[in-house]
Amino acid sequence: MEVLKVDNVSMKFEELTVLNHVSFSVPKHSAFGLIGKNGAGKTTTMKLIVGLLKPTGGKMTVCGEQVIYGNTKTNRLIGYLPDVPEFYGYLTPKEYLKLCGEITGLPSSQIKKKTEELLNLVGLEGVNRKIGSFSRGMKQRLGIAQALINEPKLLICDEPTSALDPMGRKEILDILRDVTKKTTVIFSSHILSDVEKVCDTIGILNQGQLLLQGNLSEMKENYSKMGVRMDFFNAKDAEEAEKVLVDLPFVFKLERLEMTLSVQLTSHPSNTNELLKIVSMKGWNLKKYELIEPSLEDVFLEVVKG
Ligand SMILES: Nc1ncnc2c1ncn2[C@@H]1O[C@H](COP(=O)(O)OP(=O)(O)OP(=O)(O)O)[C@@H](O)[C@H]1O
Repeated sequence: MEVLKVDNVSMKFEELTVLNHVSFSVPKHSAFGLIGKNGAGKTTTMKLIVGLLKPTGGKMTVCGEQVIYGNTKTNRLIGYLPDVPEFYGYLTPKEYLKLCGEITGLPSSQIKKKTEELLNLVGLEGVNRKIGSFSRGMKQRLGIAQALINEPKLLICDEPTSALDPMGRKEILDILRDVTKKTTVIFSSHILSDVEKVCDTIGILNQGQLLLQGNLSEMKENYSKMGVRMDFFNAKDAEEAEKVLVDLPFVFKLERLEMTLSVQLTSHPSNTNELLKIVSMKGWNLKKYELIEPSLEDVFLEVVKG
């Protein structure tokens, strides 16, 4: 079943077309990464999903119910985590979640239980300080708890890690990975390594269009190349290897920087073995032989350039 369906949606701000007939869907229990350059339309898409903007064309549904601009009925099914969540700084996390539970209409018998469960999930159990004294990472963790208080069918995370340092980012990504086991997530970001850590399906937005949508592993197979990096002990061996390897049919691209050779292989999985056979047959003395897995960034660059 589809939790979110974006059907032929267009969005214009006066003369600027931000989304041009964009369609995609997010099935239940998947984690969908919406990626694109700055200004590609990611936040606009998120705002359309929560009914804060009116599309110029097309429609969106959440769990089969149509999103209506200005009418927040479908928002009862949605949790929202922005890049920098705002709180009442004079409340403690427990007080804040209690308030959110009350606003959401959660029965008071459930609020206490839910609050404890969520504070545990985000590692803020036992923290009784006021939110005003929290670090950005702690605020973002509380933001996740707040977004989950109404047990949403869809959790929208709009650039949730962009304001955090590497430690804070890791904490948030670990929690979000956990959350994807229980609810459907849509995660927008231009930090592709973060998206890759959480999402199993990806949509690539570029110049108003969704260039590609699908399973991340399949995309990597189809749109990027496996690589090998070889560090030699001396430049002579590296030069010889360059000459031998450059014309092989399964070598797609080869670059040498002094004693290091970077080789991109054509797609077939057995190519790494073929390369290894040649390396051992030649008896080259290698300091390091490393397989480089294709990344979401490789896929993105390949798709956007095409
Ligand atoms: N209310 C608005 N009025 C006019 N133009 C807007 C409005 N909101 C967004 N835009 C423009 O729409 C384009 C897409 O913006 P959006 O914020 O959706 O991009 P984004 O992909 O989220 O970018 P970023 O990664 O930088 O956050 C940008 O050119 C932006 O300037």
